[in-house]
Amino acid sequence: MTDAPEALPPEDGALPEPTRCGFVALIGAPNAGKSTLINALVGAKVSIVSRKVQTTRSVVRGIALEGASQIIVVDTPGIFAPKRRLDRAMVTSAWGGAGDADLVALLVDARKGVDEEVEAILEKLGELKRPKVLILNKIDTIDRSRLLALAQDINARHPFRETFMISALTGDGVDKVRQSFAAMMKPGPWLYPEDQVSDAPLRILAAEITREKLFERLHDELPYQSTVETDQWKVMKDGSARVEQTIFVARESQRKIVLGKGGATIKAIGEMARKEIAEAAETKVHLFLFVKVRENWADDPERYREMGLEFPRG
Ligand SMILES: Nc1nc2c(ncn2[C@@H]2O[C@H](COP(=O)(O)OP(=O)(O)OP(=O)(O)O)[C@@H](O)[C@H]2O)c(=O)[nH]1
Repeated sequence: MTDAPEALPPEDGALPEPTRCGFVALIGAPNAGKSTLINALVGAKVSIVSRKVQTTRSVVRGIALEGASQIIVVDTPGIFAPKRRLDRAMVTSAWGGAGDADLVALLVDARKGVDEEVEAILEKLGELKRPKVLILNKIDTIDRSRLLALAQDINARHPFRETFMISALTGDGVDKVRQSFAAMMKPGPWLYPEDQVSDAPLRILAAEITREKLFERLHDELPYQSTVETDQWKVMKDGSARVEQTIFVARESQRKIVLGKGGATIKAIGEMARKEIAEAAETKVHLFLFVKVRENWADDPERYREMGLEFPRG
């Protein structure tokens, strides 16, 4: 009996490409298009896209694969002037995430150009000793001469290793960004096994979808600190998924709003979310939603740890 060697070199004699892996911190002012870009890079909907600013609640990681590279994108919450404790924690986390990353990508809305927010970020960028690239987004909205002038202006304020011009919305230029990111990752094993790449984001994605439906339905009545967590994602014998999620609200009165009369509101939200989760997971989904009151969670250190945030003192 002859044992075949475990890994045969490819027929042409070339060695297989070594794997690469790393973190990219995507930073930018609210509404620059970070969520849209992450979705385009990853090829699945992992982050809420909203017209409202400051929708990103936790550091959601999108995992993009390109050739032998795994690119873990950290979607930093909008870097805005923090007032409340939770907002401050999110800003600290955004900058903290950028400091740890292998690559920092600044996303700028080309139509807006350098406004106060971008200026503040550019000033702070100098402190980050990481390779940095500039991505000018929404190029579908402005003409080329303005775009080139903007690229020059920003690079004069802070030199970037590379400048990309893209439309996250149409996908124009996104492949090139993914390829460049891939080449900038360090050689090394992938942090997420290939099968988990689809599973972990699915749980996050499912929670994001339900949260999106919740806010579409109850935007005026619910404070934005309500969260959704996926407690269970179980694949059943027939291939369908049993998904359990908890919606956390701050007060009993909000719980009643989410439930609605005779449970009508949560039923409608669940139905909409279930359809979209099933579409994303490409399988039949049974969705079970629970609503719980978690009082003052915005001041609870334990919650911050769960979200991977640092609890800000004072
Ligand atoms: N025209 C155009 N619109 C875009 C483009 N990319 C994003 N948008 C729009 O810009 C808005 C904000 O996009 P998001 O992806 O939610 O922005 P964000 O930076 O993640 O926002 P926060 O999570 O609030 O920080 C949405 O209405 C997007 O559809 C683009 O390339 N072109």
